[in-house]
Amino acid sequence: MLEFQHVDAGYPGQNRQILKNISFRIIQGEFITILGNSGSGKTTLLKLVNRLISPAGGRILFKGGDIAQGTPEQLRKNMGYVIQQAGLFPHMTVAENIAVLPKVLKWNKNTINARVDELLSMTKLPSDKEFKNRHPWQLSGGQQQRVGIARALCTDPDILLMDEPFGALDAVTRKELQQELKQLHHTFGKTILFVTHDRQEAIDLGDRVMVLNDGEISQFDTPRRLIMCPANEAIRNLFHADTALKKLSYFKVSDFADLLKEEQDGGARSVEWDMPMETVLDCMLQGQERVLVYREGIYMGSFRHRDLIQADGYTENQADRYTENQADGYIDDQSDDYTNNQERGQTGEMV
Ligand SMILES: Nc1ncnc2c1ncn2[C@@H]1O[C@H](COP(=O)(O)OP(=O)(O)OP(=O)(O)O)[C@@H](O)[C@H]1O
Repeated sequence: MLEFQHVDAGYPGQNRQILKNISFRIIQGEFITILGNSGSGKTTLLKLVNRLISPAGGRILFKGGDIAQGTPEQLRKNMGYVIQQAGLFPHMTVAENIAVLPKVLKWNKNTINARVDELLSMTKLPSDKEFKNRHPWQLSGGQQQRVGIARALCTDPDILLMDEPFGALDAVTRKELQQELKQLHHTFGKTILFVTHDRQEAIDLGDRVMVLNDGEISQFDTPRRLIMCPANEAIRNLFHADTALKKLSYFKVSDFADLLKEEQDGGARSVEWDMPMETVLDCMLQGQERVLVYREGIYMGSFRHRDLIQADGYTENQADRYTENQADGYIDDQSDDYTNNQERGQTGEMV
């Protein structure tokens, strides 16, 4: 879906490079979070994708074609863009804000109205006339952000670029919108690039997390590998991944799906797929040798104590493989495995 090949970038009038030799590849349907300190180049990277700025060196491919060919407008039809505080036009109503791009593209009125209604319902907003006629200042922060997402989805783009979309929201609304975005991603399978400062948000949402540091990628990996096999001391510290127990607190049961065994009998305690992994450990600390896992009432398998103990060592063993991939700057073989995992409905280890 998207590939950076040795991309450098800076801003006019500045002689320093903001992004240096960035290479990566993202496959269709992946949810990628981009995590890094202020000034590390996260926004710059997003702006390169939709041609708000151009690379100083290297190439960017979108669906196999160089984005430098064709016009930026053609490209942006296929890329929804959501920014912090939604960036809604203050003088336009909710409906007008959502329909900006379809109007430019000269869709007919009925099609636009139907699409606006569809998107309001998709983003869990009211679709009555009164709401559609409100202006952004008459909406809560969460509602504004929902309208921003609806606008970005309006032309059914292949990829969503989201720059700290939930950064200005209170913790409760933020969690709610994170859940809904995950659900939207699950339902519609869009490729998403999501910039955040917040490491918990990065690992909760991302299939893979790109950690940027001073314009370079320090690690681009699944949340699990980022925590279990940090590429350097800074990333280890970022996730405070010093004890096995602390590491597990970052995960859900589903993140360990690949360790589930099929045996049915023997486990008296059961947990749900979406529960924190710590729940499984709690059961085991209370003497449970095996814990059964259910997903919406369907039996998924069970964890055995010794498999979990081995999990830590298992991921450590993959560190060498990871280092080789980093040296290439690509993740080709992982992408294939990732796709296989997706097909099997697994979210666990990719290698
Ligand atoms: N239009 C611009 N002109 C010149 N320099 C810029 C411009 N925009 C950003 N920069 C510089 O580029 C660097 C990276 O900025 P960028 O906005 O990509 O970082 P970021 O990681 O998104 O930061 P934040 O999390 O604070 O938004 C910073 O040093 C910033 O000062």
